[in-house]
Amino acid sequence: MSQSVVIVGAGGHAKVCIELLRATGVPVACCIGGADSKEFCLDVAVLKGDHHLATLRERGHELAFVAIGSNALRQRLAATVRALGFNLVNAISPNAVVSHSARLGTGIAIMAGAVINADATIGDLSIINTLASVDHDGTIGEAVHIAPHCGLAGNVHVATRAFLGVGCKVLPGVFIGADAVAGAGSVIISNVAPNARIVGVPAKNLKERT
Ligand SMILES: CC(=O)SCCNC(=O)CCNC(=O)[C@H](O)C(C)(C)COP(=O)(O)OP(=O)(O)OC[C@H]1O[C@@H](n2cnc3c(N)ncnc32)[C@H](O)[C@@H]1OP(=O)(O)O
Repeated sequence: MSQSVVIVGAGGHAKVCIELLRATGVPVACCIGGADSKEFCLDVAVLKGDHHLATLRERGHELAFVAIGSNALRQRLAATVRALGFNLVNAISPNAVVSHSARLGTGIAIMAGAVINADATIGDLSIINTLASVDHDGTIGEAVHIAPHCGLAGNVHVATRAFLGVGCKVLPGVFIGADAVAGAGSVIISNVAPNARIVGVPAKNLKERT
């Protein structure tokens, strides 16, 4: 069995995740990309097409990481990878600060400078990007993306596949519904409905702005 990690994805997010894994001493085997991917992602060879996953599994690879920015696609590909019998690893920067009381799922990425504070929960397949913070008692659902420089106050709850764009700020106790999208720089002061698309300070629905 090989203990090197198969990276599903071959774009910019994959580059960051490869460097995170290597920073913690975890070797990377190869990337799985699409037909239009480059031959290499950083210095890692890219195999084009998801069909390579089954072959790699047969050859003894058992660890994988899904490094895809799209929340829905990341969740779908993770299901495929798990069904093939891979185990998903975490990619957590040694320069992130993660409370000992935080609960972490699998297949998550926590980038450099991120802070996960006391009693927070990070769901499977979520991304806590560069310099983002999730404060005490926060819950981040499955396949969420908290983009760089987001600041979540205490007791903020973010449901499945929601996306907070770069630099969002969220007031204490706010609930953000599943598949919601918050534009870059949004200041979120009240609960957000599932599937909502919000922007601005304070954040409002894209369609309801005056
Ligand atoms: C490491 C990484 O890179 S992680 C990735 C981080 N990525 C991001 O943070 C991207 C965040 N994405 C955004 O902010 C996007 O603009 C979205 C999702 C809010 C909207 O995208 P789209 O649906 O394509 O909307 P579009 O660009 O057509 O803009 C629609 C309207 O919203 C406005 N708008 C778009 N984004 C914002 C924003 N962040 N704040 C305020 N207004 C905005 C536009 O000016 C436009 O206004 P108009 O109707 O008056 O002309």
